[in-house]
Amino acid sequence: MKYIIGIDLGTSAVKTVLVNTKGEICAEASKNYPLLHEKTGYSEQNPEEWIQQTASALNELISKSGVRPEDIEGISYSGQMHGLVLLDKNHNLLRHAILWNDTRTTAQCHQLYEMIGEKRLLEITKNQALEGFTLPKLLWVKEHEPEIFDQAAVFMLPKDYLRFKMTGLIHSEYSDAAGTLLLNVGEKKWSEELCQLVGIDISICPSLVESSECVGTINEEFSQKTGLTLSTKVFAGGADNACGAIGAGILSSGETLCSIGTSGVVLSYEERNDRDFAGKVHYFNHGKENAFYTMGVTLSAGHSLSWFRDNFAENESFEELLADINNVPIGSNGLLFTPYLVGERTPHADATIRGSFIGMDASHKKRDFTRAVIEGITFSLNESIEIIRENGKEITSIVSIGGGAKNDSWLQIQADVFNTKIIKLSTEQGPALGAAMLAAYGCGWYNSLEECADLFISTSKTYQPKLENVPVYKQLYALYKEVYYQTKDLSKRLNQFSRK
Ligand SMILES: Nc1ncnc2c1ncn2[C@@H]1O[C@H](COP(=O)(O)OP(=O)(O)O)[C@@H](O)[C@H]1O
Ligand SMILES: O=C(CO)[C@@H](O)[C@H](O)COP(=O)(O)O
Repeated sequence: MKYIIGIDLGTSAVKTVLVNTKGEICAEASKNYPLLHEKTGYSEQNPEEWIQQTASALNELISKSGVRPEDIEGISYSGQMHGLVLLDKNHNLLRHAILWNDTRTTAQCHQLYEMIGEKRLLEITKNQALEGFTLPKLLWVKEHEPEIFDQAAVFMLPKDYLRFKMTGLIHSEYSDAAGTLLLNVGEKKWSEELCQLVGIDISICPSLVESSECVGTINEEFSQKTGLTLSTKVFAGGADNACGAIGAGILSSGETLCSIGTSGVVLSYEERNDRDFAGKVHYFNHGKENAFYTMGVTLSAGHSLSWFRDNFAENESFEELLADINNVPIGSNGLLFTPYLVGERTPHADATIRGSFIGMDASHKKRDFTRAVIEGITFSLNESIEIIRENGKEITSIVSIGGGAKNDSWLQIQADVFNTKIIKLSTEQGPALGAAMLAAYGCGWYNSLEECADLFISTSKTYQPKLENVPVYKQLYALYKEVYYQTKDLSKRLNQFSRK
């Protein structure tokens, strides 16, 4: 039997899966690493920790599975998007990576609009200038750490750096490059015009390949660290959301994904490169060749729940915390939560907005707050669904993945709030499985990603919207949407008191 490995380099952990030719997951191993928040709004990671923890996860994966390393034919990647990794001319790290959820770059986003013009930026990149994207981070380093910027020979995205350390070769691929704000998304090439306008030498952009392309094999150093053989083929891989979509079978028009990890994402397959969403949702290249997707992002989706648990129910598992939410009525007894813990992206590109509980009264218990957090996250994701629907997409079912898809009650809330059928898959390993599928397809095991998806992906359960719940959530959703406008100015004024 032959095997492939999918690696998902996530925000909180690296997850690895070993899959056989029948699409069965034979082993899984995961290792955590910390987020570094040196100041309010800062979010960084030490890329060396990604490498060490990936090597350790792969060691565990191989020994746990008992498979012979020479039977592992291919390996591919899914990675947290947008993070900036900078290397000098000797390919040494110049600083910690600045991550997707770092919001220090508001000024650089404004500068980008001044330098390029909003319309032109949108025409080339199909996206708005948002704090999370890579280009504003590059400009921040240029302005605040010029001695580091001057030494930068190449910039990389997180999983591309991991792949570089495993092969010794430097590449990027379209699905992750799309999230840098330097790619001409429609034409699939780095934009010379943008580089010129913002004063960045295009030579720091790595060469581009397709997600399923074989870029090399495992190098000596990584082979020694992990036991992988030098003949294991390495495929480029994709952005975590592109891989999440592949791993959930979002491979044709009309298919939509809801992923609740640290962030929350609503993603809809798009076959064309010329639709105009006016930047209201992200418009990126898919990991499937010449395909695209639109996507709305809630920055703190699962993060809101883990923040709540860590601070107010420290010793409880998510299962324990959520055990009671069905004993609380819809609307959490008059409590509303907005998940703006680190600002927001969709539909409000606003780094200074902050979260709130509205409607607290003396009768509220912890379970009311827990349900309010779950409802608030789901309302936020519904704002992305609303934009996609308003732009003419019919959504009749949504595949739900990520940590948030582990809970039955939450899946039913998703069905009721989104007012559509929710599909839960047999495996929650969305992005890692998508990465494995890129390797399987790249190895030539299947003729297409679709053929691979037919074998690898199956539904475990579906949830239909409950007709009596839908109008109640509609009423609450209308109230939820108002909270942003009512707290926007307050959040700005409160900001001076926040931890600096
Ligand atoms: N059993 C559970 N029930 C509900 N939500 C869960 C459960 N387990 C994890 N989660 C949510 O999923 C999030 C982690 O999702 P995951 O997809 O593993 O994250 P990431 O890939 O961003 O590191 C947690 O922050 C939590 O909010
Ligand atoms: O910024 C985005 C997408 O634009 C995030 O989705 C990151 O790609 C990280 O995802 P998770 O670690 O939350 O899965």
